[in-house]
Amino acid sequence: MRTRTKLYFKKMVMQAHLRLDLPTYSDPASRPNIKGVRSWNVFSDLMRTASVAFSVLSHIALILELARGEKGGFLFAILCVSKPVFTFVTKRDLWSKKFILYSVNPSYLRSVALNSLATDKDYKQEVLSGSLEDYIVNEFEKTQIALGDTSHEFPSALFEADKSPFLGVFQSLLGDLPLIYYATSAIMFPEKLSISALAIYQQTASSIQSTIDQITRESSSVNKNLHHIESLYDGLKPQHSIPAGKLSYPSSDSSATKGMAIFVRDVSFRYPKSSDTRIALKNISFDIPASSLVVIVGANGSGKSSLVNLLTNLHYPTSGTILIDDKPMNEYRSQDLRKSMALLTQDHILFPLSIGENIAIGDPECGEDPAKLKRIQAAARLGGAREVIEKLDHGLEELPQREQALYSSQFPLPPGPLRDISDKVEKHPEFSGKKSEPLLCLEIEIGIVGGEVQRLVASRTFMRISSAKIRLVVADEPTSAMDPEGEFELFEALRKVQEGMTMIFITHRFGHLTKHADHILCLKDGELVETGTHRELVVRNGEYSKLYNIQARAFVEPEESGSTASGSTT
Ligand SMILES: Nc1ncnc2c1ncn2[C@@H]1O[C@H](COP(=O)(O)OP(=O)(O)OP(=O)(O)O)[C@@H](O)[C@H]1O
Repeated sequence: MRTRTKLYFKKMVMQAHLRLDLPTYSDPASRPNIKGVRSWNVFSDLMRTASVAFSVLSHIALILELARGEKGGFLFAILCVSKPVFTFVTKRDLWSKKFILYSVNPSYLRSVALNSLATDKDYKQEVLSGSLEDYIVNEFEKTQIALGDTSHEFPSALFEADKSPFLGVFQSLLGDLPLIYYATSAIMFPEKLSISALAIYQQTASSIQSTIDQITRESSSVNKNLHHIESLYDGLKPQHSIPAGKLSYPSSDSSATKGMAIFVRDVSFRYPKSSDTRIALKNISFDIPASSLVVIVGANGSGKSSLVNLLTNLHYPTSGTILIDDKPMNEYRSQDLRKSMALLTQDHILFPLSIGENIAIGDPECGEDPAKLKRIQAAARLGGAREVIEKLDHGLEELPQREQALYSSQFPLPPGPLRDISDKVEKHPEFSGKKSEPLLCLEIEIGIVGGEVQRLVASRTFMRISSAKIRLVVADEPTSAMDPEGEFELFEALRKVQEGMTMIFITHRFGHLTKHADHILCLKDGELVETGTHRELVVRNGEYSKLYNIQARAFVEPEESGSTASGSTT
C-alpha cells in the first residue's frame, strides 16, 4: 500500500511539473512543492491521529464509566481531563501557525557566517590559501562572547518556552487535582477508599494527558502535510502564463508543403518575474516568409535567444504581436505549435535514457514504427553522430550515465560481476572514506564529450524533422562545442532537409551559413538594427559589417586588413 500510494502521487507530481509552461516553471513558487513520499506520510499521519483520537475517546469513556457509580464521580472525571484540556488550550505551538523566522542579531549572523567559512567546501581553497584558520576561530569566539547568554535554542523551542510561569504552575496543580480530590473524599468517606480504583483513575488520567499531548504534537504535521497535498492538487490545475487559443496548427487550409510564415509586429519583451528589470527586446518588427532560411546575429546579450524563445512559444511578448501564417500566435493551440517546431540549442543535453532513445525521443510518437531503427540510424548519420555511437560499448543501447545504487558489504564479495562493481566503486574518488555508508549512489559516466553530445542532440532534431510534422526549425548556436568541420556538416545537413520548413539559425560564426541566408536579422541591445542579405549588409557598413569584419580580419594578412575593414570582403 505504501508503494502504491507513493507511486500514485509520484505520477501526479510529475504531471503537475509537466503541465507548467516555461515562464510559470521559472518561478519556483509556482512549482509543486511535494514529493511522492510525503503523500504516504500524510496518509500514515492521518491514520495515527485517528487512532490517538480513538484512544482518547475510549479513555474518557472508561473514566466516565468508572465515575458513574460513585458520588461526585463526574466532578472527579472532569478534574482528570482538566489538565490535558488546559494544556491543549494554552499550548504555544509555532508549527501550527504561519511564521517567518529570521535573526537580526549581528553577532549571531556573524557566528553563522564564520561557521560556514570553516565548514563549507566552497570556501576551503581560499581559507587555506589565505591562512584564515586562526582568524576564523578567534572571530567565532568573539561572537560567542558578544552573544553571552543569548539562547541558541531552536526558535520553536524558544517560542514554546516564552509563556507566563504561572501557567506552568497552574498546569501542574491541575495535574494533582484528581489525586487531591480523591484523597480528600477518602478521608471524609474512608469506607469508599479503594486503592485499585485510585490506581486506575491515576493511570487513566495520565494516559489521557499523554494522548492529548500527542494529538497536539501531530496536528501541526498533519496540517502541514495536508497543505502540501492541497498544493499538489492545485498544481494539477492548468496555470499557463502563455495565452493559447483553440485553432489547430497547421490549419487545414495551409499547404502541407510550406514552412511556417512568421510576422513579428512591434514586439517588446521583458522576462517575467526576473530581477533584471531591463527590457530584453524593444519594438521589433520583421517578416519571415514560409520556407526561408533566416540567420540571427548580434553580440552577446543582444536578445537573439530571447527572440527565439518568443518565436518558439516558450515565452510570450510583453507587448506587440506575433502572427503565424497570418493569425496571431495565441489563437493556436500551444501544443500544436510546439509539435510543428524543432528547437535545437547549445543548452540541450542528453537525457538519462539510452542513446537510441535519446535520438528516438525527437519524434515521441514514433512508438512501434517498424522503421524506427532505420530512422534513428538515418538521424544519427545526419547529425554526425554515427562514429560517436560506434565507439560506445553498447552502441544505441548505451546509457549516457549509469546510476547505480549499491549496498556496500561489510565482507568481501565473492569474485563475479558484483565484486567487479564493488571494486570499481571502491576505486572511485567519490567513494574514499565512505565505506561505512550502507547505500551509495554512483554515477558512472561513459565519457561522451561536449561536441559529441551536440551531435547526438542534433540527431534527435533530425529524428524530429523526419516525422514530417515540422514547419519551423530553430537552431540556437547548437555547434558551440563542435569543430568547424562538424559545424559545417551539420548546417549543410539541415539545409539539405529544409524543404517544406522555415529555418532560423543563431550563430556567432560568420561564413557559410550567413552567405546562404535569405534574410539576416542583426540585433543590438535588444533592438533590430539591420535586416538584409549578407551582401546587402556588408556594403551597408553598419553593425553587421562591424561584427563580420572583426572575424574576417583574423583570416587575412595584415596588409589586406585595411581593405577588409572597408567592406570589400564579401
Ligand atoms: N531567463 C532570463 N531571465 C531574465 N533575463 C534574461 C533571461 N535570459 C536572458 N535574459 C536577459 O535578456 C537579455 C538578452 O539575452 P539573450 O540571452 O536573449 O541574448 P543573446 O543575444 O542570445 O546572448 P548570447 O549570445 O550570449 O546567447 C540579456 O540582458 C539577458 O541578461
